[in-house]
Amino acid sequence: MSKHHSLLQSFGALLVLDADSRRIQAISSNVAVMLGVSAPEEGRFPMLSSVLGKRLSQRVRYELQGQQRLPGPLTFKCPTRSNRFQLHAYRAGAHVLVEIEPLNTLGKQRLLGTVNERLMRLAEATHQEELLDYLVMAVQELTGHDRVSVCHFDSDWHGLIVAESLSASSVKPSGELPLGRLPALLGQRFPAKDFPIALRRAYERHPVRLIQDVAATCEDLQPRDVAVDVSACFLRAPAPERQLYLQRLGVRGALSVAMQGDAGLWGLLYCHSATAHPVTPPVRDAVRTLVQMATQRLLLLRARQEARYLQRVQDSLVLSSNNRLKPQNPYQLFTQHADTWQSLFRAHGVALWVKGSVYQSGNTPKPEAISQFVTRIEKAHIHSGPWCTQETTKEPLTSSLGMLEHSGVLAIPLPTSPTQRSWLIFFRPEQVETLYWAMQPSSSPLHPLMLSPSAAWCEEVTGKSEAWQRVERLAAMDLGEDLTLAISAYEISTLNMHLERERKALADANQRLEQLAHFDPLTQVWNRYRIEQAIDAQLVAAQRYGAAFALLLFDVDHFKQINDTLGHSVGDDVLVSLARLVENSLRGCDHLGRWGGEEFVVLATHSNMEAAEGLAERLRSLVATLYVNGLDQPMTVSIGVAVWQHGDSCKTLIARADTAMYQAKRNGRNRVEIAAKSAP
Ligand SMILES: Nc1nc2c(ncn2[C@@H]2O[C@H](COP(=O)(O)OP(=O)(O)OP(=O)(O)O)[C@@H](O)[C@H]2O)c(=O)[nH]1
Repeated sequence: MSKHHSLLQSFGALLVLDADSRRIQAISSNVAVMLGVSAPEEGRFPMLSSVLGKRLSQRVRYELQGQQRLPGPLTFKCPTRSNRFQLHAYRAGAHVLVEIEPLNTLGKQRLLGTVNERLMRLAEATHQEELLDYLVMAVQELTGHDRVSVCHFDSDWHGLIVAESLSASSVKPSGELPLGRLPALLGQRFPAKDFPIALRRAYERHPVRLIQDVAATCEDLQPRDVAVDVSACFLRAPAPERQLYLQRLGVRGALSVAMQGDAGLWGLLYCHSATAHPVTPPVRDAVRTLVQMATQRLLLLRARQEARYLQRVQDSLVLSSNNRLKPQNPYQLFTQHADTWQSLFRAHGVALWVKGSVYQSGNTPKPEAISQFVTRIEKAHIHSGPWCTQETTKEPLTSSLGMLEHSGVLAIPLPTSPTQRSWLIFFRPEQVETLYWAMQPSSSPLHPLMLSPSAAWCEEVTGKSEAWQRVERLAAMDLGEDLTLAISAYEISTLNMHLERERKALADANQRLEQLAHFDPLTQVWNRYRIEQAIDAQLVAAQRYGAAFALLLFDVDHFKQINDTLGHSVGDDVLVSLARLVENSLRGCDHLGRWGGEEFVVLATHSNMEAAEGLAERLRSLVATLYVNGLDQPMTVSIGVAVWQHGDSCKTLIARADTAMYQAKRNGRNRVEIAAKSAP
């Protein structure tokens, strides 16, 4: 528990009560004067009711029941004085603290009207500058401080004065500063060490800090030995080092209000005066309301601006164009969109690295440097989000790659393949910037020298590009996702095309293989292998269902003579014509196959002896009518017929048909012979 007894600001008074809110246990030294109550005698503190009156103290007790703090301030008129006061009460450990401030209600109505009007004007602002300029002006009018300024924090917590209003008496027409007045600070920076984390946290707890008089003596608690935690007290006086800091800035009266952004403290509104500057609670509340409203409007304006920017990036996206269904190769995509991307990301060059190919547009490093960078970043940056730097020479991933004139790099990974990502990389040039520091960044906060426009310390920042904004990094992710889809779609469509080509080639090869495996290349009827397969299948069916079938084996008569006298090509023609003739005269369920040389087999399904003999006879007589070019007489065939019988195999059936065929040859050719049944 901290005991900051001497840290209470003199414009407010503090009562420390027991947990029951009845008995006073300690008071700030100014209570007696402020409320007109007599100073307590040694060790004898009055009841709360004797200071605040019975009704008010009962109300405090009632509203604090089961609560940490009162829902809002209560106002009261002191029984012994005519002026009004405002009180806040809350629990602090085993105590209840009551903070009391004098309340000046004069002109409160007028104040409300003015504040409303100011709020409306703030709500109409369409740009950040306009909004902040109006805010500082309105606050300055309201409080009458010498200087009202808005300090915005950058990502390193350095503060930059972005808006400022000075009271007319602050600056002489000659521009010279009147004695004892505060200098203008617009455009100047304060180093981050002036805003230590404890201070920033304190603003999150109490967004408003009022120091009416930096030099005022602080009020003690009496008795001093009561252990009270006053850290949550909003009337707490500034720490001695802060007091000293303000004094060195020439500030005697100060009011500051936190501007809370969506990601922490956006900035602070400072009201400073060179002399003590009282601010009544209603004015203080009005300033707080204006600042809150302005901050919300500011965030809204920024959100709108960001949304518009993201929309522009969305509009530039590859897939949202009409080419969604027409995959384009990455090079086409790049050449088509590079200029737009470059201007959206305020870059002077852009490169796309896809599978070792580098496409470039605008001012970029050499392709070898880009490839080397990709090799490095591919290992070092495994996250899916973009990577960026403002200072390539200081960044290990980019230093020593010859990127000197490219100070800024924004690299967007595109997960186009699971093993190797593609990269879209933007480059920004160096932007030399002059920073004006109101305070020497290296000096101790307790010795803040400078702080006059003429003394401001200039710093020239080189080797840095403009920073990559958060919204630009967000947009980079959108663009990355879109581009990944576009490149992947193209790769998939290319793969599909190859696959389709290969699938067709495979189907053709299979068909050729099938042809070769099953068909005789000369006559295009089944070959021996295929007809044997068919005979085997027929044997299985016959064995199981008793379906009879027959084989007709036939051979061209005196074929050698045709070959010898008319040549092999005529012989071939004879075989082809014969095969066509027989094939065309068979039923759909019968099959013709070439057994070898000039021998053919007909597999006649569902055929008994009689049917098979009839078929054989029909074929024989049909062939005998066949004239082939070059032959002076029709050709003939000798046919051997074998009908299936139980226990037959392909081999036994063929052997019987073969025997019958040779019998037909022996019996004079151009004949049909039926194979005798083999003995069971
Ligand atoms: N042009 C041609 N001739 C073939 C082909 N296959 C086999 N031959 C020939 O057919 C002839 C068959 O002759 P042989 O077995 O003596 O029988 P043949 O002359 O028909 O006499 P028989 O069968 O007894 O009537 C041989 O000269 C083979 O070279 C072929 O695909 N094309």
